[in-house]
Amino acid sequence: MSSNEISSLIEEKNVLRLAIQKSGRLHDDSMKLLKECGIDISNGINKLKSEAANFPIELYFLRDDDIPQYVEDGVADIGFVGENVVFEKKKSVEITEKLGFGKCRLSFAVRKGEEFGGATSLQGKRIATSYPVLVQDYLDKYNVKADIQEISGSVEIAPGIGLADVICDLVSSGSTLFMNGLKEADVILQSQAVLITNQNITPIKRAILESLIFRIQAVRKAKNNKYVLMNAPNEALPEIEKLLPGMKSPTILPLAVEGWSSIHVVLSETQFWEIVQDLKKLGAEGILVLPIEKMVL
Ligand SMILES: Nc1ncnc2c1ncn2[C@@H]1O[C@H](COP(=O)(O)OP(=O)(O)OP(=O)(O)O)[C@@H](O)[C@H]1O
Ligand SMILES: O=P(O)(O)OC[C@H]1O[C@H](OP(=O)(O)OP(=O)(O)O)[C@H](O)[C@@H]1O
Ligand SMILES: [Mg+2]
Repeated sequence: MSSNEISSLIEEKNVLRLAIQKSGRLHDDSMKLLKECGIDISNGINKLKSEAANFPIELYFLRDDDIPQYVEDGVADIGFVGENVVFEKKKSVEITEKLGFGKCRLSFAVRKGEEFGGATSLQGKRIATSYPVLVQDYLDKYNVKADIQEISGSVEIAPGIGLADVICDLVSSGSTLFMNGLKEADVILQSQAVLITNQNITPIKRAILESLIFRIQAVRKAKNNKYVLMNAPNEALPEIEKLLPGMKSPTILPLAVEGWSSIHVVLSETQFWEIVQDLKKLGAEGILVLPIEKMVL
């Protein structure tokens, strides 16, 4: 989308309405991603709505549980929300893009001293959770009947106060379970934040969305890759080149010192660690690793 098209859409107020979490685990990462996409949003304290100055997008700040409903109804065109909420709410929305933050899992947990004997051991148990639909789906899959106690927060306290025998809640580091004398027993869903879309958005809004996704993908690709520079003696170049994937091929430039070259290459973090010792063995030195801000392939 050209800058002229962007300006006229903003002027006509033909904007994509994006719902994000007002406050909580996903708020800061959602705002950060938009900023990294070059979208300039002034978020006044306690404002429930905000417009971008340089991109045809408007933000609604909402409770995360409400976002799938708003997107299904078309009150918002798109939303950033956890997959856990999308699957729990079962609304008719399209999951358009994974966003790479808000990574967690929905797991059963039991008291530290207890053994978890699999799905069938839940028969007749009281299970506290904020995800009754996903827990019921799991129980149905194994033909198990249990008593689901729906609570909206502080689920980990339930076994300690005699409200439930087992819980099913979100886990990331596991420290909340640990602090409440519980241990993770079985993972039923892996989750991260996703971009969801209303199924009937107009072609103009679809074009704005594609432009947004293009930016999100450029930011995410860049995060997974590093720009690596190193110096190496020329006789080692053929062997070093074999180790390096690069975007097309590595860039090799002569150094001012006779017989030496500077090598520039884009590598994923994993690739870097896999080959760095071999690079050193082949004579590479002065290896620098730099972050990449955006990457368009
Ligand atoms: N420990 C965690 N680590 C990473 N992501 C998490 C974690 N806990 C939750 N999330 C993700 O962040 C989302 C929002 O979590 P949060 O705890 O802020 O929700 P909430 O209390 O329901 O907020 P709201 O007030 O908007 O209803 C979750 O639905 C999940 O996708
Ligand atoms: O495994 P951990 O890293 O400890 O994270 C898990 C906790 O994070 C979430 O709650 P959050 O802290 O967002 O607070 P909330 O219960 O108020 O939503 C979730 O509901 C767990 O309680
Ligand atoms: Mg919520």
